Amino acid sequence: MDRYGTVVNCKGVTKSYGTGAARVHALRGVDLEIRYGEVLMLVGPSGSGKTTLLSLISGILDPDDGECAVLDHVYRDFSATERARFRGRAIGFVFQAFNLLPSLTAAENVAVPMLINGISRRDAALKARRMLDAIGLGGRVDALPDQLSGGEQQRVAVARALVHGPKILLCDEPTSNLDHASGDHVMEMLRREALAPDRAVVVVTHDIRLFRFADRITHLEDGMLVESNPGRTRETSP
Ligand SMILES: Nc1ncnc2c1ncn2[C@@H]1O[C@H](COP(=O)(O)OP(=O)(O)OP(=O)(O)O)[C@@H](O)[C@H]1O
Repeated sequence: MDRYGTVVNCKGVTKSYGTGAARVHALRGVDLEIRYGEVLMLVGPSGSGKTTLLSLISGILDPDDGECAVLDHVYRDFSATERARFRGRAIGFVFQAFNLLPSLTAAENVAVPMLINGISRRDAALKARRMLDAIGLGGRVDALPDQLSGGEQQRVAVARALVHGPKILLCDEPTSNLDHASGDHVMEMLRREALAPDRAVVVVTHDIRLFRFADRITHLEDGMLVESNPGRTRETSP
């Protein structure tokens, strides 16, 4: 892997839903390369195909045509079990609704992906606490999600997405349930904790205020990539 090598390479990807008159062409031939060490923002109006593209990259959906190579693997070469295992190891997800388990503490929530990946309970608990410490929530490890602010919950969700060392972090509107300051805090944390030379971060957003956290901004419109701009430069980091 070289620092600016390709982590995801989608070529000629199309995807539609439904049939006949009800058919919706969600993606109409998308080429997209995502490189190691970058925060790529995927923006576009509602219904432009952003979530569909994330679902193809994570192998939750299959394209009708074209393919996405992820870490040099193509999902159609995998069985369903291999696909789920690969996704579990290689990809971390952050959603707008946080998706924390309400009856588990912050540390227990962060430990979940490690337990799924076969790490012992003791090691998972230790690592989860370390991760929460690193993101400034060391004092809140035993709090339940409803005892945390929205921004804190999303930081726990980011910690959970990162703790098993995925190469790709996919974030779908990670700040849309947060006020401006908490959203900035989460984005700062994503840049600081998530971005590494051997990892890429993809953020779907509608929020132009987040553009300054991007290395590259790609615009989707009506299922097609219409534009790709450089985002911030590394020298002018927020
Ligand atoms: N399961 C589905 N069945 C039918 N149509 C779907 C399905 N999922 C998405 N679509 C349609 O595909 C198109 C692209 O949807 P997608 O969710 O990828 O867009 P999006 O850019 O993520 O939108 P938003 O910003 O509102 O989340 C839309 O027209 C949507 O209505």
